[in-house]
Amino acid sequence: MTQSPRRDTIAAIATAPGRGGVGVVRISGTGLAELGLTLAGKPLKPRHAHYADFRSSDGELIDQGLALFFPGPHSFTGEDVLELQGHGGPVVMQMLLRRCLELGARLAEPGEFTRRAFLNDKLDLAQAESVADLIDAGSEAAARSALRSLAGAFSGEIHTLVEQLINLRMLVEATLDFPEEDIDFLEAADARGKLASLHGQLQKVFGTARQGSLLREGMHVVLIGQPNVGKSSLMNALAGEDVAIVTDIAGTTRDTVRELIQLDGVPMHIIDTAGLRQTDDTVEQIGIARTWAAVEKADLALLLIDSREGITEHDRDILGRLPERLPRVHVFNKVDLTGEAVGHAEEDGHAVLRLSAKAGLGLDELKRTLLDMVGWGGTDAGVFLARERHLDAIRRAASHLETAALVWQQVELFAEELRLAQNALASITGEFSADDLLGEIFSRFCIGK
Ligand SMILES: Nc1nc2c(c(=O)[nH]1)N(C=O)[C@@H](CNc1ccc(C(=O)N[C@@H](CCC(=O)O)C(=O)O)cc1)CN2
Ligand SMILES: Nc1nc2c(ncn2[C@@H]2O[C@H](COP(=O)(O)OP(=O)(O)OP(=O)(O)O)[C@@H](O)[C@H]2O)c(=O)[nH]1
Ligand SMILES: [Mg+2]
Repeated sequence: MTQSPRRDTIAAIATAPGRGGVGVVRISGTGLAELGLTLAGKPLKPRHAHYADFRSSDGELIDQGLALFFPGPHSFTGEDVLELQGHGGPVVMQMLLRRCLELGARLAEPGEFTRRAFLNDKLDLAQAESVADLIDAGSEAAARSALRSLAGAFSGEIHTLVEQLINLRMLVEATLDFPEEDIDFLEAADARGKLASLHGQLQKVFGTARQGSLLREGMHVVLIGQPNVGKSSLMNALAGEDVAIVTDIAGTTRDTVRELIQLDGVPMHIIDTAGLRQTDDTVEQIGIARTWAAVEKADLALLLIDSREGITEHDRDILGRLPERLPRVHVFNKVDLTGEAVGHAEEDGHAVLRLSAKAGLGLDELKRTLLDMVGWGGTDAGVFLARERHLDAIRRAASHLETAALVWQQVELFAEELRLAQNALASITGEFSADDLLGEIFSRFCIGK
């Protein structure tokens, strides 16, 4: 990273909006010892908690609280950081914040503290992203994984790969100077073996990162089928509450209904849809159009079928219209009426389940099948939280390595593919990152983070 420029002083309320026992105003910048002295009325010893009176410019008491001073570079942002821990009411916090602004700070933008930590090399980009993911974690599994990324587990894997890639590049680039011997030299140095090993390791990291991204993003599971087969009943059974209306009238669900559930700590967005049929009803037609729109965005489809009827001509039409890429499960519902056993089977290359949404039979098998199908390994042990952006970068790196393996005899092309693979990996930790990417990432943080 280049020499860090002096940045202006920023301030924000770091604690959640609303009322709380304690609230924190955080300030980052330069020359904060002086600001601390003015605000707290006494010199602040680095990294010590001082009980102090926070006063306004005319000496009026704003709050009595704790002041902490972290001189740069030994702070969260790497700059001087001052923390004012006051009573956690919105009015007190606003008054404290306003006092900081009066003393020369400006209001921080979303994510700006973490952005500065990144710019000052306190965190790399993957770690900075994991700060937001830790705060947003929707389950303990997601929180543990985000913390692993924050502690550097993911970045460490990427660094190891980049280092090996650099070694291979040095080997390949060295041969560029001796064009007559290049291929023999690369053979002797086992460049192809090294490339294959790198590719293998990359695939492994991808697998773990994909698990992590499952925990972050969740999967979109769409329930589809003819009217009355029990889609909304299954939605309610999975959600554990009556989120969708159920009646014995065909065409009950008109709009898509979404619910976020957690299976084993893995978030799943379940989407109930309007039953598919020919209809003259305008509202229902719009609902059916929305069903197909939900199918387009789904990661997995559950096609519900009434066990008493089996797969009908109409179901085959629906199956024929599903996008080829979309994994699907045939769910035969209402087995309580047919007396068939619940359970899971594999038929013609797709999963088949028999269950009863209404009687609550076979739901555990359904949950297990869903987790299997999205590729959940069953535990978050060793998983680090990752984002689609990271998966994309790993995919790009892998594809450059694959091309490299094909063109290795043309050493210049080989070298170029390796360089591109390295750039793709380095974008994960932010060693090559455009400003607009940083803007995109940090703007999604909350203010004060
Ligand atoms: N009050 C408070 N609690 C907080 C934070 C904070 O900023 N303030 N954090 C904000 O996210 C998290 C903790 N993260 C932190 C990371 C680094 C440093 C820090 O002072 N680092 C120095 C010194 C390290 C050391 O003493 O070992 C450094 O890196 O040089 C502080 C907090 C969660 N809890
Ligand atoms: N016996 C039995 N009845 C069920 C079962 N699942 C759903 N039903 C009944 O079937 C009827 C239709 O259920 P819904 O869940 O509304 O069906 P749907 O697929 O959402 O229907 P639309 O919204 O109209 O597309 C209701 O009377 C449910 O109680 C089941 O497993 N067993
Ligand atoms: Mg319904």
